[in-house]
Amino acid sequence: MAASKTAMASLIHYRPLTCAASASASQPARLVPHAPDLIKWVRREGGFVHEAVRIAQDELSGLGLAAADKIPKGSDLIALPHHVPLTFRPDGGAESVLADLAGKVPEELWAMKLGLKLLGERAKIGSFWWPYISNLPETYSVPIFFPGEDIKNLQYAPLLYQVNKRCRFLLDFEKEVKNAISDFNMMDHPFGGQDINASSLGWAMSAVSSRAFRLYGKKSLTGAYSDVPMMLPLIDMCNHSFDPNARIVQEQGEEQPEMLVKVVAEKEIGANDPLLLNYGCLSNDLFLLDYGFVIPSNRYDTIELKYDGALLDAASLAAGVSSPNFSSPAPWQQEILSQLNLYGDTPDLKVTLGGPDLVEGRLLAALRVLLESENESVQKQDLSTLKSISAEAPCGIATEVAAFRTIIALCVIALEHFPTKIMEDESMLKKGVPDTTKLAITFRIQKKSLIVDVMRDLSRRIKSLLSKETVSAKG
Ligand SMILES: C[S@@+](CC[C@H](N)C(=O)[O-])C[C@H]1O[C@@H](n2cnc3c(N)ncnc32)[C@H](O)[C@@H]1O
Repeated sequence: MAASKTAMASLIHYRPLTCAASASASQPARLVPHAPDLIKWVRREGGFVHEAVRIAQDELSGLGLAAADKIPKGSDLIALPHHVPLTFRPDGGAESVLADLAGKVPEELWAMKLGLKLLGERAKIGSFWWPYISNLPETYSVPIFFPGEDIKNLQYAPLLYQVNKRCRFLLDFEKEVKNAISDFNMMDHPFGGQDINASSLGWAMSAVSSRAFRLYGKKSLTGAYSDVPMMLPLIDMCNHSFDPNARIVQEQGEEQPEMLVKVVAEKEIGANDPLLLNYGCLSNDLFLLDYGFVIPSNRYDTIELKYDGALLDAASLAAGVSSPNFSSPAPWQQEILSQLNLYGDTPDLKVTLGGPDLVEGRLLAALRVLLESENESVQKQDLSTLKSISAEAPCGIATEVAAFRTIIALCVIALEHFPTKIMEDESMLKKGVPDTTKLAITFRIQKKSLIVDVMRDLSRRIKSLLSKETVSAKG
């Protein structure tokens, strides 16, 4: 009798953690079909929501917030009292096992740490955060949930590496979690006695990575604020834009040690405009991995290459540069490469093209130095000039043109590594494909377009340099 009572008590203390292991459609269902009204909940908890703020469906971005009326610049849009954000502060008991597990998560996957707390609250009947959690999407379109074929469809090795790393982590972590909670009885169980698997862990990690903000936490004794990941109910309904009309601010209250989190209108917001926050100046790799979407013509997107002497020699030769010596730099060139951390015992050989810099400064400096045969003309320049694309031809026009041509040849090689061409990708999209395939193809089109844009930009620069050379020769 006592045993069956315990079982019954525990059964009504958890909610099922089942979750879809496949990527969602562009409008994923919420955990509960008719979840509580989040705006009312925030107000009931003592928070503030501007009277014109509404939850609205957006065709491209799922649910979002919008203004029902014009809102003046500087207005408070939402303010959350301290107890509303979901953070992870283990309070002993079942949470100490979560804290131990969180300690095993690598820092770069910080979302999994808060994800453990989220999963525990999701399982708990009567969780304070249930009105918020029940409004979360049931599935996420991040690549860890893509079918294997669509992971391959990404066609971009650095992202494939990250996706595989996350999948492997989740499979290993599933074992760690199962092991850590195997001895708990139903009443103390951190997940209400439910089985935890890679899929439920992936749901929690994606919910956090796509919605949490890293904000100031409590003030420490030294006066510094800790950096705390938080899930911000309602605020996290704002979708992303690089041209946002709202921003998060934190205010130190008089009596409270913790900061108040607010969203403020950064400009005047028109009636029916969506409320948009900037999630960060991120590459499409991070937008896809953490948020499950890709931004077309993202000015912060980059392509990663490996700095490799043999590859650079091949690219240079293909670009018509005579006898390049990337594979065998002279001692003075080795010295500069070491300063760029491209040479030595533990070099960092990952370099990027694209983004605001167009060519990563370390790569540009290396090319300028290695394509210049005279030590003296390089020594006149400091490292920051050598790394800057806006410093025009610091080693002379011939070297600059050779450097840009080498990068263009590198771009051609990088494009050849993709198994399909942009036109083929576009015609696949036109045929109509599943959502995950569409995302993967859109991602790779963007990477290829970025490379083409870099080539165009560098070609323009070469033209301009050569025309200057002609003018000075004539003069
Ligand atoms: C913080 S939540 C915003 C609320 C979310 N739209 C929802 O339905 O709950 C972030 C998620 O919104 C979607 N999203 C936000 N901004 C987007 C954008 N600019 N384009 C496409 N999807 C976006 C992505 O699915 C992302 O993972």
